[in-house]
Amino acid sequence: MDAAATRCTISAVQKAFNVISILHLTSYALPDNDNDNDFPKFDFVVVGGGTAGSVVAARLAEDKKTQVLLIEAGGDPPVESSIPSILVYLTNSSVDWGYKAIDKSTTKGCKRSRNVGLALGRMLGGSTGTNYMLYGEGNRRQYNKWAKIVNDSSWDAEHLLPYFKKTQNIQNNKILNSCDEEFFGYDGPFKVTIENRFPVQEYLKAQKELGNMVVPAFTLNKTIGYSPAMYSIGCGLRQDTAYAYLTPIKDYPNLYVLKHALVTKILFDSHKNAIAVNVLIKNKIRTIRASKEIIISAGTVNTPKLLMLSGIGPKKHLKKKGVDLVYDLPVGRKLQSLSSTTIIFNMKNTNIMDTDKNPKEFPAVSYIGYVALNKSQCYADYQSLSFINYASDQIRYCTQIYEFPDRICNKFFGPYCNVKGYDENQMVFNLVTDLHPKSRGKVLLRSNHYKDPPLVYVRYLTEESELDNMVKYIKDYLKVLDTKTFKSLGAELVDPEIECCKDLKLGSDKYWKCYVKCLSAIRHYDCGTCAMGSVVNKRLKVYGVKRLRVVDASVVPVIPDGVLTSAVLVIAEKAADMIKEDYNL
Ligand SMILES: Cc1cc2nc3c(=O)[nH]c(=O)nc-3n(C[C@H](O)[C@H](O)[C@H](O)COP(=O)(O)OP(=O)(O)OC[C@H]3O[C@@H](n4cnc5c(N)ncnc54)[C@H](O)[C@@H]3O)c2cc1C
Repeated sequence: MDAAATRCTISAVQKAFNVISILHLTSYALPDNDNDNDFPKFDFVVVGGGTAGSVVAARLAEDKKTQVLLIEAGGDPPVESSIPSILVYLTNSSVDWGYKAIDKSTTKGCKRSRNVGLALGRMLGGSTGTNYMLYGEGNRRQYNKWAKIVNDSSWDAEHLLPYFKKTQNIQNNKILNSCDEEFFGYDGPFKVTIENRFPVQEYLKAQKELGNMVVPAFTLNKTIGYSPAMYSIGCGLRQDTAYAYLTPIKDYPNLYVLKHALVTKILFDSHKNAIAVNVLIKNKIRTIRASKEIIISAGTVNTPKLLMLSGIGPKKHLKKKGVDLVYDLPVGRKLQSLSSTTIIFNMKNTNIMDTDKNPKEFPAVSYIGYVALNKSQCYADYQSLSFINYASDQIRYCTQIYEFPDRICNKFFGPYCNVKGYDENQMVFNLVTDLHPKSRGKVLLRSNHYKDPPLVYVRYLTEESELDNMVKYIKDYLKVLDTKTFKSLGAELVDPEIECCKDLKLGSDKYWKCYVKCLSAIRHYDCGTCAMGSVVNKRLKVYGVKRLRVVDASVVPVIPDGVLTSAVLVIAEKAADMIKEDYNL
């Protein structure tokens, strides 16, 4: 099996899923489309039924006198998005917006595509329907920075903890009976499980040997060490916010859901009150009014696009694109993302895993490390993520998700796929991530037409110090290869024989710098394009206009440590409380 053949198979399976989706197998569980309604006037219009939008709409609709409209560009999540083991088929599928980001940070010699897929979900549930289901709360230090930026302690970790708990439904008895119990919630809508398949503890022994702490799970307070991964999977199903938040209230008469409807513009009156939105429904633009507020939850890329199309954004840029200015704000600037470098281990003394392939489980056995180089530091410098699986599975992620060139994926996994005569051994797909990158990207309008995708520039590893740090982190992480545990598993580093690094001494700092430039990829934790403190205030209201809020990952002012879903859920729950408070609901 090689990378090109793998991609063909993935594309054939995706076509089959497209056919299955015509059957609308999932529609019974979700609210009906209000497509043909003669629209009444709504109290609140929520734009984007994704991760945050579904939560906000569901919480506002708890007040039965309040009329809430949720508008979503996509439809119901398809059946394949709910099956955890096949997440590889969601990237570049019909529920992906298909946006490409422009990545200028990789070296020419690598011939890596400069256009990387963002894999944003276009369906009810949004990116919780396409994401990689890794769950965590992050480090309290980052949330405390949010509170400082807006000068409001209600955004610090201590005050956000009840919101984390409100969203969660942790499905794990060990946690329930441990001293970490108080850091988790057990009856929220969003189910979370913890990796417990056999090889994980075996691999974690190596980290103990190195003196690293191994904990059952990370919490806001326990943020250094190694732990089995946590997943947004519950009862064998992916947890997206459509199923978690909208399914239980699908019959509420005051919640209207408009699917396959693209919001093209926010309309303001002469006092800069947001009063209505233009929506493209079945090729016709219709205007829908909100009497109280419009809430934009279209995500890190589409929220700035919509604001800019509506006249809210950097004055010069809007003028250049021919958009009339409503208010000058740094919308779309300071896009924060994480990137990670891929390192592959072949574990030649291992073979079958103690677990059959189960569609209800995460596709690889996984564990996470949060590591500080200075052992007295209370926050991690880097995160390591390790996925244990067979080569024939790993190659699919290499080519489809990380979009590495075929020759790299073939070098990494080709020789180990379907080895005849004996069982395949395990391979570990490691991602080493700098948790505090300095580089920032941006989102710009391509044109003033809603049909054109925005220009998304991701920037990472553009500063020399970021590269130096990554080299330090990788060398630190590779110490695991010298442990007794890994030696007994036959661990060896796989050399991808990168063309442009071939003249450098293997293992030297120069070699690793070259390797990092060639084999780093976006982690999809994009945020910050309408950040609190610069585009929205501490109550998430857009500066300079009235009756308009943004509630999604774009408002995150400082990227959390290697997690985003949980933070977006928390923002949405807190936003719903703030809105209820403002309108006495
Ligand atoms: C591929 C991928 C993998 C990830 N993996 C992880 C992970 O493992 N762990 C983790 O913690 N985080 C992960 N993340 C990040 C996390 O999933 C996202 O940050 C989060 O889901 C974003 O939520 P949101 O509400 O901001 O946007 P979304 O969930 O993307 O919601 C935006 C919604 O708005 C709709 N929309 C957009 N424009 C319009 C419009 N004009 N009109 C109508 N509707 C519109 C979209 O269709 C979408 O439904 C991942 C993200 C991606 C993309």
